[in-house]
Amino acid sequence: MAAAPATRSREFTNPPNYDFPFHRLSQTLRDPNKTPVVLVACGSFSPVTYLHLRMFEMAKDYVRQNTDFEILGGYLSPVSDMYKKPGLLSAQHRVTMCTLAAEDTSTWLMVDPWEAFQDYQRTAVVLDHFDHQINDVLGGARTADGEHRKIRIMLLAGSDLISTMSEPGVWSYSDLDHILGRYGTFIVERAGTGMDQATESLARWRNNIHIISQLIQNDVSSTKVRLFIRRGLSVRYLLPANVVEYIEQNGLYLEDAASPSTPVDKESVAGSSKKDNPASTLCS
Ligand SMILES: Nc1ncnc2c1ncn2[C@@H]1O[C@H](COP(=O)(O)OP(=O)(O)OP(=O)(O)O)[C@@H](O)[C@H]1O
Ligand SMILES: O=C(O)c1ccc[n+]([C@@H]2O[C@H](COP(=O)([O-])O)[C@@H](O)[C@H]2O)c1
Repeated sequence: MAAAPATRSREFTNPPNYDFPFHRLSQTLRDPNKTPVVLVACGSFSPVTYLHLRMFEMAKDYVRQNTDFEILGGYLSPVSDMYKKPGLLSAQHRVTMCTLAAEDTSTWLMVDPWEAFQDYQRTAVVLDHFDHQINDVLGGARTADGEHRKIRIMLLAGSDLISTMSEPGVWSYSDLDHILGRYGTFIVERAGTGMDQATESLARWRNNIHIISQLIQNDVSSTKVRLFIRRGLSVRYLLPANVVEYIEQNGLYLEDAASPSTPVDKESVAGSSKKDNPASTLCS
């Protein structure tokens, strides 16, 4: 299927009763010589794992050691239920689990439910939404001297997600140009997806693509967590304890969940190059 046409505007549809979360967003730039940045991770988060949370910490270390950026906040943006993907639990559960995880384990991560509680939104539009909320509505950041600075929004993603950007027909060219040209990305290396493969054909935006090596290899994935739960295996220490408790209390992932019947077919949106083949990653 051809990629969706890239139409963009600064008009955004908000879900009912929506407020943009910014309780942990710092709007003061500590070092006036740095560029303020907010990281946004888009994905299913079904369920959120420690790896999703660690991506932000890896990015923080990378930014401090290799760049002139200063991170002012980080957001998880769970995808809409309309993103038809096997194992995608309802947005309500996914947003709740992400919120439990972020609030309990971090001082700077937040969960934005904007994308989750409405129709499917392309990642370029999601980044525009963050740019609008953070820069237009909240007014960006200020230095200690009160000088205004625009906060740069950047996509944080694993290499499997970025590799879909090199697959024909998945992302529109103009969205890629918008995401990688205007915003930029931090890519966390992921077992099973080579960086060369992931960034193949994205070379024209190379100055906006930052590659982060996983110094401690960790191959946790939501797919494996779901499979463990279905088989009655423990998932403790793969995700935050309060998320494990929430899953147990609500009896989540016990069934081989089929995603809701919806207009957007996940395979046509993100391709089918997932690294996880449960049959090959777990003994039966
Ligand atoms: N172990 C990991 N290493 C690096 N990046 C990861 C890892 N797990 C998830 N990510 C990244 O987190 C983002 C959100 O991921 P997503 O919700 O799809 O998790 P997932 O574990 O890949 O899910 P699933 O197994 O259901 O496909 C994506 O950019 C993905 O590449
Ligand atoms: O905007 C696009 O065209 C686009 C194409 C493919 C994937 N995405 C996004 O990438 C994310 C993929 O998540 P996942 O769980 O399928 O790895 C999800 O947030 C999608 O909305 C977005």
